[in-house]
Amino acid sequence: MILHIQNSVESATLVAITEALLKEPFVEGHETAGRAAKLVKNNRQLRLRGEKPAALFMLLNHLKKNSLFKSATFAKQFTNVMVNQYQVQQEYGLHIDDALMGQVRTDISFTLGLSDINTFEGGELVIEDTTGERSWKLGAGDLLLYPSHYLHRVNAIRNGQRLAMIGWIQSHIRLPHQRELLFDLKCSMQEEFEQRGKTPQYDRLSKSYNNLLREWVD
Ligand SMILES: O=C(O)CCC(=O)C(=O)O
Ligand SMILES: [Fe+2]
Repeated sequence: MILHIQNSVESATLVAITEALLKEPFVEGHETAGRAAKLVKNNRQLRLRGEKPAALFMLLNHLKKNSLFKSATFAKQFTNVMVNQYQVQQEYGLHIDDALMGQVRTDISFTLGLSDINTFEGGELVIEDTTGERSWKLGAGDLLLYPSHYLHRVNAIRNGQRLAMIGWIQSHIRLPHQRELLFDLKCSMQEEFEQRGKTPQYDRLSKSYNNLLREWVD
């Protein structure tokens, strides 16, 4: 399941945090890429050595409160989040994310756009599978959650610049199809509850959701 969540963080908060992040030092992005990804990574990213800016944690904390984010990820652990910046002609070619980052198994990758969608051209996040590819242009507040097992890339910027927060999550539910099933059940439960209350139908959905979760959680 690939999930695009719009307005994932309230816009005034996002603008204030983005302004604070832009005052921080940025370094060449290839410093943190693996051997093969280094060859195709051409961007800049927030310097992560030393003390990390408080704004970065504030942003992640806002994201963690988003209810769709919670229902789709079952987050157990996060890697260090990063902020990357692509200027004109910068791109990140096709690559696969490392399966292990420190002690964290990367089940889910995410990008949270921080730049107004009308201020840049290009910079789409493109995900490839056996049937072809699909791309998303992520403006401020747009969050894309995708299983880390896909090859993906970021198209070159043609105009303006693209700023985004990216990160990886180890999920309590390791397999993507199980996360998707639980996500669907949770959405149905919520819809039933909101429209009809605690009906027998709601109870059966809730029973299935919780018992599957109990079986699969790690
Ligand atoms: O900037 C993005 O949207 C994705 C970056 C990426 O794929 C990575 O850093 O591994
Ligand atoms: Fe990546």
